[in-house]
Amino acid sequence: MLRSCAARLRPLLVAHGRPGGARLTSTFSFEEVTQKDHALPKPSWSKDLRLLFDQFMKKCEDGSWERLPSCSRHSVQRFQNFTKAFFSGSIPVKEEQISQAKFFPRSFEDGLGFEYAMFWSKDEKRIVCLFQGGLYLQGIPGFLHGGALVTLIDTTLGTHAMLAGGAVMTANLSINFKRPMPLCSVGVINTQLDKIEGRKLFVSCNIQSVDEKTVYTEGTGLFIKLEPGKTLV
Ligand SMILES: CCCCCCCCCC(=O)SCCNC(=O)CCNC(=O)[C@H](O)C(C)(C)COP(=O)(O)OP(=O)(O)OC[C@H]1O[C@@H](n2cnc3c(N)ncnc32)[C@H](O)[C@@H]1OP(=O)(O)O
Repeated sequence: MLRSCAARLRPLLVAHGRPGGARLTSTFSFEEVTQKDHALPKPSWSKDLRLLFDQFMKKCEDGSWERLPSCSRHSVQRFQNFTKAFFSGSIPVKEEQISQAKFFPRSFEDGLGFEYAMFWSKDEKRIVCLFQGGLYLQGIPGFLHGGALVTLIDTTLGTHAMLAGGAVMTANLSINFKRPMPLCSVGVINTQLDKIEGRKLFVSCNIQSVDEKTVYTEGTGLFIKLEPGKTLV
């Protein structure tokens, strides 16, 4: 049985806050930092995204679903604690670089990249990620770049794997692009945990249109649970 998201999202910043400005803590450092929670409605959100978001917020009211907060940066302290736990503290990145680093799926200005919010169903043990892909994510004219979609798939499957297994890294992704997804349209990622074998977590997902009539993409991922103290680099 999975524990609460706050307990399971070990490598993530876990929010206990209010819309607009969550109070966030890091499981590794026990520090408290204030960071903007980006998984909340903004003027750049389309009407469709906002409507879907409101539907899922309603589902959160009885506690069966939970919105997952999302920041664009990690604090230096949290970064150091993470690297100490899983990389012997030896990542070749300078402190000033760490403080400027941004979480890749949140690295564009509002509305130009991905806007997204994830919801976790405690009962069904799945994540739904509601998103829109902005103008800077274009691949072929008028459609989203496949690599951009893979980034969001990796992030969503990775979040699911973290909820199920703690600190993980992506070992393998396999993606089938079924239909091109129009730029600025809204999509829904649905994840499921297929199996756990030792340190290996197998998760899968698809991306559908809001009306569920179109499956744009299907993906499977293998995530490996990190072993504290094991040197990877
Ligand atoms: C803040 C919010 C964040 C939300 C989510 C973020 C998502 C983003 C996640 C990422 O993008 S992580 C970055 C991309 N990934 C990497 O850079 C990982 C690079 N690879 C590694 O560092 C290592 O290969 C890895 C940590 C994945 C595994 O190394 P280990 O030395 O810990 O594992 P090991 O080699 O002992 O293998 C453990 C098991 O996994 C299996 N395995 C490992 N890699 C595999 C692979 N690629 N394919 C199939 N099986 C694999 C391996 O055979 C073995 O199976 P058995 O237990 O059955 O023997």
